[in-house]
Amino acid sequence: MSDYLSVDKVSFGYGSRPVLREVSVGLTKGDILGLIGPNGAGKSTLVRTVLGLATPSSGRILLDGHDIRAMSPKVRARRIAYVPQSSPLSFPATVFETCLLGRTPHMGASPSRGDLAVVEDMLRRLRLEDFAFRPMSELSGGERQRVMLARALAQETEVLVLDEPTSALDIGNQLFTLRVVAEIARERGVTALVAIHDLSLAARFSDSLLLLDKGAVVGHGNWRSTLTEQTVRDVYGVNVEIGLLRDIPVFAPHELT
Ligand SMILES: Nc1ncnc2c1ncn2[C@@H]1O[C@H](COP(=O)(O)OP(=O)(O)OP(=O)(O)O)[C@@H](O)[C@H]1O
Repeated sequence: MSDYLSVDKVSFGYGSRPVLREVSVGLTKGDILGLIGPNGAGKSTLVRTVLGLATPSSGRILLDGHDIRAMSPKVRARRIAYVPQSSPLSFPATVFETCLLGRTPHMGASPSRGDLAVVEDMLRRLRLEDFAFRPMSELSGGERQRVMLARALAQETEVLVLDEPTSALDIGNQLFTLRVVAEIARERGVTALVAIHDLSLAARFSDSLLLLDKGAVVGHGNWRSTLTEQTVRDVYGVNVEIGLLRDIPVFAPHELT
């Protein structure tokens, strides 16, 4: 199958310091790609280039064969939704109003019944309906993170880009939230790029993994081939034991190298 989202030899630098070095990866429609690598490896920077927020010094990003830089911000927002690592509150809003912002690229002057129904559905799906009329400023960090995901899902895009979507969540909500993302990817053929530090969750919920180190791809494929004890030691500087518990990949770091 041909790639739906294609990162083609993308390089990027801040000043003279290279941060991405000829990164290439392709995702077919409905794929979930887990983007992993140590702090500073370039994951968020790659995410920003995919969103068109950072312009590569060379290479390109193609969505369904079209260069994303040729798309207007509005068209991009209809096709790609993004949840950043953290989302500062910029103005007072309830949970419902925040999720409704996800409908902006589709909306006229005011929301239609359809827009309201999408938001209600997403809040229900993420078990946030009881929060609908709470102000965002009064939510916990994890609750806020789930709302930002609901907002991105309410955008109903073909591509979902999530930067550390579970960083503030407890273990139950990590599992629940990634299950919802995986269900939606499957149901609607949504292609997802998910930067994530938790190797067990990354291995469990991704169709394939892209391992970055110092801006370069050092592994790509299924979790077993990408995350060996050797590669984890080389890239993360930690000795790790990798096993399966109830068929779930488990990574136990036991000693720094
Ligand atoms: N605005 C900036 N100006 C200069 N350097 C930057 C800037 N933003 C990021 N960097 C550098 O680029 C490199 C890659 O950063 P990036 O945020 O992409 O890493 P990451 O893999 O997402 O890390 P983390 O896991 O810690 O979130 C780092 O060395 C970082 O210091």
